[in-house]
Amino acid sequence: MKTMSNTVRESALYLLTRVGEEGGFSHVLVNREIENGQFSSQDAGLLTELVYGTLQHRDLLDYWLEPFMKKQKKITPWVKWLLYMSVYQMEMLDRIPDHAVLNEAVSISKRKGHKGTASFTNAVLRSVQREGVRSADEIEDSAERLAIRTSHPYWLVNRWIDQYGYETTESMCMTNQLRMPESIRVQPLLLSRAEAVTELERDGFEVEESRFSSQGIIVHEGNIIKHRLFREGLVTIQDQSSMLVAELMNPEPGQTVLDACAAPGGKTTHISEKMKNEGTVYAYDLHKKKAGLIREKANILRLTNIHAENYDARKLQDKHNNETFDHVLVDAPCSGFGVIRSKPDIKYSKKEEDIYRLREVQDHILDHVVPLLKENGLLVYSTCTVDRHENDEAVRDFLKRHPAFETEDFGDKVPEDLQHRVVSRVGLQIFPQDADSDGFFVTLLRKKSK
Ligand SMILES: C[S@@+](CC[C@H](N)C(=O)[O-])C[C@H]1O[C@@H](n2cnc3c(N)ncnc32)[C@H](O)[C@@H]1O
Repeated sequence: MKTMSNTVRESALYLLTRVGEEGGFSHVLVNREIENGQFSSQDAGLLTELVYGTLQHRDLLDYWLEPFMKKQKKITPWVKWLLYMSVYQMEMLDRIPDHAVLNEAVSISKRKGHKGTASFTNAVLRSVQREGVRSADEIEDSAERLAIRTSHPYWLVNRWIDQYGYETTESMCMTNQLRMPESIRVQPLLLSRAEAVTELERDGFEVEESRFSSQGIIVHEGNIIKHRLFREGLVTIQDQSSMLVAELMNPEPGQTVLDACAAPGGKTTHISEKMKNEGTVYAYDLHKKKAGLIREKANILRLTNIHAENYDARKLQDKHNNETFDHVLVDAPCSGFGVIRSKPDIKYSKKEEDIYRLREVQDHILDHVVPLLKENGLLVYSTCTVDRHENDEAVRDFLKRHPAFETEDFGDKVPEDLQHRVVSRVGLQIFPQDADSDGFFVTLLRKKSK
C-alpha cells in the first residue's frame, strides 16, 4: 500500500535524481514540488529535509556506501539516490527509526523497479544497519578528509586552503552543511521594520533585527511565504549580505542608477526603496524571462521607478550615453560558492574552469559600464562567491586597468564584527561562517574627477 510518507519519499527521490543526474536547481524544484504537491506543512518539511540533507552530504554518503556496493557493477541512478537518501536518514536523522526507513526504501524499490532491485536495496541497507558506516577519520590527507566529511569537491577545498588557509576553509565547509535561517527585507515605504517585527512576533514567529540593514529581519522560526506580510508585498526574501549593496551605495531620491546584472531584482528593488521610489533605476539582465522577474518583483513591492529590460551588460554603451549614471551596480554572474548553504547543488555542478570563464565575463561587464558612470559616481561590484580570482584579484586588476578609479573606504559602514574581513581596502569578503548569511563579496569603486 502507498502511504503519504511514501509519497513524500518518492517525491524526494524524484527530485534528487533530477538534480543529481540532470543538473536541476534544488531550490527551484523543491519549491515547485511543494506548491504543486498539496503536502501538509509537516510533509513539506520532510521533503525539504530529505532533498537538501541528502544533497548536502552526497559525497560522505557515497563514501559510507561504497564498501557495501562494491560487488554491484552498475547501479541505476535512482537506486543509488534511494540508498543515499535512506542512509542519510539512518545515520543523520534521529527521529526516523531505521526499520521504517528500510521498509519504505524496499517498498519504493519494488514499485519503481522489480524484485531484484528490492532485494538489493534490502541487502545493502541491512548491512549498513548491522555493520555501521566507516569513519572519514581514516583518510590521511587533511584536505581530502575535509572534502569527504563535508561533501565538497577536493579541488575546491584545496583552492580555498591555498587562498584562505586551512582553518577558515574548515570552518566554511562545516558551516555550508548547516541550515541557514531565512532573512527578509521590509518595504520601508509601506511598513516600518518595528511594525513588521511586532506583527511577526504576534503571529508566533521568532525573529531578530539584522545588523546588515535597517530594513532586514532574520526569521529563525516561521514560514514567511504563507504570512500576510509576504503575500501582500510588504516584505521580500533577501539574504542579509545582499542587503549591504544598497546600504553601501546609499543612493538618493531622484538619482539615476544602473543595475547591470539585475535579475531577479533583489538589489534593484532595494535601491529603488532607498531612492524612495523617485528617480530611475535602469535594471538589465541578459535573459528576457529574467527581466520579467525584475518587473514582477517591482510590481509586488509597488515600486514604479524601475525600468527593467533584457540586454547584455557588455553592450549597454549602445543604449546609454557616457556619464549618465550617478551610481552603477555590477552584481556579477559568478561561481556562487557563497550560497552553497542554500543551494547545495552548486558544489557539484560548478567546475574550476568556470571560475576563469566567469572572470572574463566579469571583466568585460566592468570595463564596458565604466564610461556610463558620472565623475564622482560609485561603481559597486559584488559577487555571491568566495574566490579571490573573482573577488579581490578582480578588483586589483580592475584598478590597474582603470586608474581613474579608487576604492572607497567603507569599513565603518559594515557590522563591527565583520570589519576585519575587509581585504586590505580592496573589498569586503564575508564568509558563510561569519554571520547568518551567504558568503559574499562587495566593494565600492569611486570614479575620480578629472
Ligand atoms: C548574481 S545574479 C544577479 C542577482 C540580482 N542582482 C539580485 O540581487 O537579485 C547575476 C545575473 O547576471 C545575469 N547576467 C549574466 N551575464 C549577463 C550579461 N552579459 N549582461 C547582463 N546580465 C547578465 C544573469 O542572468 C543573472 O541573473
